[in-house]
Amino acid sequence: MEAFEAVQHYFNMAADELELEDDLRPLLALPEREITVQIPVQMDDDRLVSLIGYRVQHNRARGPMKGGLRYHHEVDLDETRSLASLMTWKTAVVNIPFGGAKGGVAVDSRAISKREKERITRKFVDEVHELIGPDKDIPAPDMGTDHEVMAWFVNQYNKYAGFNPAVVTGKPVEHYGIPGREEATGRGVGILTIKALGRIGRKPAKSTIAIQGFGNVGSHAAKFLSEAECKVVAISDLSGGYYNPNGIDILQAARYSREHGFSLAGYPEAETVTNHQLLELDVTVLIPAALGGVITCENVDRIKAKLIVEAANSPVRPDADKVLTERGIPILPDILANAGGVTVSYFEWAQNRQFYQWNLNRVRGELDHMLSTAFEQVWDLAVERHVSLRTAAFMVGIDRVARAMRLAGQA
Ligand SMILES: NC(=O)C1=CN([C@@H]2O[C@H](COP(=O)(O)OP(=O)(O)OC[C@H]3O[C@@H](n4cnc5c(N)ncnc54)[C@H](O)[C@@H]3O)[C@@H](O)[C@H]2O)C=CC1
Ligand SMILES: O=C(O)CCC(=O)C(=O)O
Repeated sequence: MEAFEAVQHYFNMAADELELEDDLRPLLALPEREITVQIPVQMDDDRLVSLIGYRVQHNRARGPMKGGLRYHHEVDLDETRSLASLMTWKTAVVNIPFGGAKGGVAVDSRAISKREKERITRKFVDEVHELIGPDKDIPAPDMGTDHEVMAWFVNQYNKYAGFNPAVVTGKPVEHYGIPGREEATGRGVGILTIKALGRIGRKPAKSTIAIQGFGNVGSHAAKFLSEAECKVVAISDLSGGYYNPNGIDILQAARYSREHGFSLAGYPEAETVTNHQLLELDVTVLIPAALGGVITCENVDRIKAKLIVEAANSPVRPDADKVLTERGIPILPDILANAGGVTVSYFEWAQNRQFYQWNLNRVRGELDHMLSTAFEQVWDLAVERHVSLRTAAFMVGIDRVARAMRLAGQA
């Protein structure tokens, strides 16, 4: 099943549960607009390389469209479409006034220099600047992009549109960004993991955690959870997995990674495992925080975790989702679990529109409040309707978007 088909599958399960009218379904499920652009870039060695970039604008019934920009060699239209659709349901689940979009460039972000990355970003803006904007579509960081990419992005956009910091979020704090955006997705994953552990009757201090991916999301989730007294026993990145049953010192691992070009290769305080083996460890919580599609029908029978928290987008394929649900293993779905990032992006956008600087305490407090509200709503609905947490989250999201479309006379 392709990535967008998988999201459609989850959408339809929730739409059936909501008894959503048939004629409304394609309107809600399919993207409003899909953009594919060619990005010719002069590489450092003078070669002219032509890359392909995408922006899929999925739905704007509840506000300007919102979603990250991914630089990864596997980016394609189908994946971008699936991620854009997830953004529509995610912004609705946490009830922020945005729709959904996603973008990306098919390029290996680790194989390009900083200057090449800057040129790619500026060219991409040249191609899409008329279609984005603070009231239209607001990009943000995702895999392979960060605050620096966002700073180049806004700088290039401003050449067309004048001073407009709210055109992207996840900017450097020194450049109209908001304190706490960088940690927000991982922190949100941590907050929600602790809440879910409470609901399944497990104490953080007696819980072990395995996290796949030690980038922005994985490293901040690891930090939050180890500060909350959980034992993070396994972490990983592209170089492989690192397992220590006595617990990994996350601050030390983060320092090691920073000092080694953001790689854990050779990390000494743990035994090495593969990224596949990490997923199958006997832990309380498994947190995939890297790529999509890592838990499939092929490995699902070997998954031993008692709770899965989807920090990455779409890490569990529908066939595996079905097996895990039948086994009674709760999965905190991506559209709730990793919504901390877009929630703080909303604070950043609001801050930019108000020209009023928020402080870190306010950001953390409001993030906690908004995620907790969404969590309680989704968990209670799942219990009430005897559906999975994923179906409940989609139901909350779809219901809000459908109402907005009906009220505006769009449906
Ligand atoms: N950055 C954000 O605010 C948000 C990110 N996400 C999702 O979280 C996931 C991670 O994103 P970021 O942390 O921002 O990306 P990142 O680029 O900062 O880090 C990605 C991490 O995954 C590792 N990785 C890459 N390929 C891998 C592979 N094949 N096997 C194992 N590890 C691999 C990298 O080495 C790195 O540690 C993505 O699915 C993204 O869509 C979701 C919501 C917001
Ligand atoms: O912060 C944002 O606007 C985008 C976050 C994102 O791309 C995601 O939640 O997958």
